[in-house]
Amino acid sequence: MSNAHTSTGELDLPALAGRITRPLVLVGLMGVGKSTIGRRLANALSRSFVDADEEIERAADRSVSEIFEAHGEAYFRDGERRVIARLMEEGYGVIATGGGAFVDQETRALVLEKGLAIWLDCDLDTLVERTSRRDTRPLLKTGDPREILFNLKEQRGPAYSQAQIHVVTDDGPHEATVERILQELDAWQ
Ligand SMILES: Nc1ncnc2c1ncn2[C@@H]1O[C@H](COP(=O)(O)OP(=O)(O)OP(=O)(O)O)[C@@H](O)[C@H]1O
Ligand SMILES: O=C(O)C1=C[C@@H](O)[C@@H](O)[C@H](O)C1
Ligand SMILES: [Mg+2]
Repeated sequence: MSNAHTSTGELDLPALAGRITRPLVLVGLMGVGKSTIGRRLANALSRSFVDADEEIERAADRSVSEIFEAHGEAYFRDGERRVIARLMEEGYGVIATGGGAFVDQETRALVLEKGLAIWLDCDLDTLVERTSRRDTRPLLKTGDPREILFNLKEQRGPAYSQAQIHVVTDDGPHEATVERILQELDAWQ
């Protein structure tokens, strides 16, 4: 995707990208759009992108579901903490985390110190609808997805709210969310 797909109004994207010296780290609940928006945000800023869930899968040579099934959530969280620490060192422009990563105290402290955390947030109905499209999220297979997402939203809100930037997404196109993030970054940097 080229910058032409993002209607950035008055924004000078190369200048904005030049001012951003830390990795941009997308945090928030499952289905909020960290992976899909993160990729587009990196494109808009001509920066590199990495998805932490994909990196964990690559390192373990197993899917997230398989890791949960074979070793349990605590084992997954250990790997996730290590992988994100490595990605923070490797100079990526934009990092999409898994939904639980920023809840870990150590990961959160590292991201807040060395990166710029962007909390993507949206309403429960939208999350339920978006996460119903794929069967790849082990935490949603243990009961009613709406109830699980509702509880996670409550539990994780205090952690997510520590992100430096908060953007609420809606049903509009991905590009509209990217543009909102760019506007917030411009105001922040
Ligand atoms: N702003 C948006 N508008 C419309 N659809 C969206 C938007 N953001 C995400 N989606 C859709 O929602 C689904 C989930 O998005 P995505 O995989 O990016 O979420 P995620 O936050 O990375 O989730 P996870 O934490 O499970 O990795 C995808 O089908 C994606 O296209
Ligand atoms: O919210 C979570 O805890 C998770 C979100 C996904 O991105 C994966 O990291 C995994 O399914 C766990
Ligand atoms: Mg994702």
